[in-house]
Amino acid sequence: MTMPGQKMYIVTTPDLIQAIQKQPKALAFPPIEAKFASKICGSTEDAHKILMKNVNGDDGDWGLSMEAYAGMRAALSAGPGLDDMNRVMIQNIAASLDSLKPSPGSRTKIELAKWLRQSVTAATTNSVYGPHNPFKDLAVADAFWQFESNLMALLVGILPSLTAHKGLAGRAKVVKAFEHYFRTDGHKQASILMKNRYETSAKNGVSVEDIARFEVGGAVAILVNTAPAVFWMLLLAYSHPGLVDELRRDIGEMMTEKTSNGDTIRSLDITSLKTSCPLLTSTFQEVLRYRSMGTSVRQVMEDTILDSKWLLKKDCMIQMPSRVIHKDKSIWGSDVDKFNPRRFMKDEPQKTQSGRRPNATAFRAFGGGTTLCPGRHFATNEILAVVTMFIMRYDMKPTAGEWSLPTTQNTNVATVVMEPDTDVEVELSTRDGFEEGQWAFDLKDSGMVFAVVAEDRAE
Ligand code: HEM
Repeated sequence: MTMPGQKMYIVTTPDLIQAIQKQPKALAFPPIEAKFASKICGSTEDAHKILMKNVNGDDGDWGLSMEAYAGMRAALSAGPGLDDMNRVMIQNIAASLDSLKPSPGSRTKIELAKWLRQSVTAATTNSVYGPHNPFKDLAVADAFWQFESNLMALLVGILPSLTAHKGLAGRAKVVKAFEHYFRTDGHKQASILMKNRYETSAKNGVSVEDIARFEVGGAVAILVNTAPAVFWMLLLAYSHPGLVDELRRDIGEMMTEKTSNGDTIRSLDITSLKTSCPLLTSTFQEVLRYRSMGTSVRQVMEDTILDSKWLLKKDCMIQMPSRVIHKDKSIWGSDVDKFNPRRFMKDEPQKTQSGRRPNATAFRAFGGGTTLCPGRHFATNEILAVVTMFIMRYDMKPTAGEWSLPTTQNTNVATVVMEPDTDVEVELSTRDGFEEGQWAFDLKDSGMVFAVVAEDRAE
């Protein structure tokens, strides 16, 4: 495809995408990210120059770009850093779900997307930024979402002061809050992810002001996809006939109960849920297949022959839209347009021509190759934590009477999981038989990795 001033290759088959991902130096992502970072974050020319030094790692694994990737990956892989984040997250989620409990005989009314955004933003940012989390100030959290809703206008970059003035004002507020956070050493009590990110930038000579600006981009990566993923998973679970009942049965088998001082404490262990509830994990993957629309991009750094067949010319762009692959009948079968919560279960008969399950590389919600989402394990835990405890504790009905899925036309450019255009007002009541007692999460055997993408099977 030829766009004005730029030739673009659109790649829509998993095999070719695998071939592209195997050549990260010739078909690269970091130079594109660096180009957009200053537009999104508003960082200075000095910071941009630092980021561009050895941006693609051609001269070795040094420099801000390469060290930042390595630092993020290390902090978000199974280990003590991720465990610490998960522990804060599950406590926050359990407390949020407590706050929904209606008084006896009544119901709690919420706007589902709004409530999830607030709860997930608080749980995620407390996990990443620690006790001095700037998002604890709700005005800062609101400013961030104001900025997020204007991202497209900022990226297009035509007179942003007119087209994206609210976004610019929101960003300025968040940057100021981050600057204060770093200057008062808030990051020193934060997650390993945050410490790594700060130290990598400082070591490479980035000023505190620009570290604060870059962190706005970091916040986009950690925040924008999880809440919409939970939103769709809850909406699809409650509206799909019989699904909530089946999930409750499976999750119930994993739930443990004990009595302490006459009070019942019910616990859900995230690791057991991931290993022993195949319908739950299949629903999770299917929600992401059905509701994600991210596009991985690469820049062609030198003329490259792909798959002994295709000549990719230097300086062109490559786009790999996941939505096209997730909606491809030849990959997923004749029911591709349907939400089938059992699709990813091992013994589910497949509607593909061969009758076999699609290759795992066709699941693209977390991207792949060197840019594979490093936060996928944390995101999986967070989404499953909210969804399982929500389902076990509450019945949910739409106040409109019937379930309907909102449209998603205004989904943001930086967002992988579609964002609903309108909210869904729901009424919650406590499930019969679960009115009393307390709820908690466990996190045993946290080193066990649930293979959400093909790369996790190979690890
Ligand atoms: C449902 C939730 C999520 C989805 C679907 C998702 C998906 C993605 C995708 C598709 C990419 C880019 C991959 C590519 O271009 O090939 C990405 C990058 C990234 N994600 Fe996620 N993500 C989610 C949640 C999270 C969470 C919770 C975190 C952190 C706690 C996180 C951290 C990151 C980071 C740090 C990057 C790299 C950004 C960069 O290149 O600078 N993600 N994610």
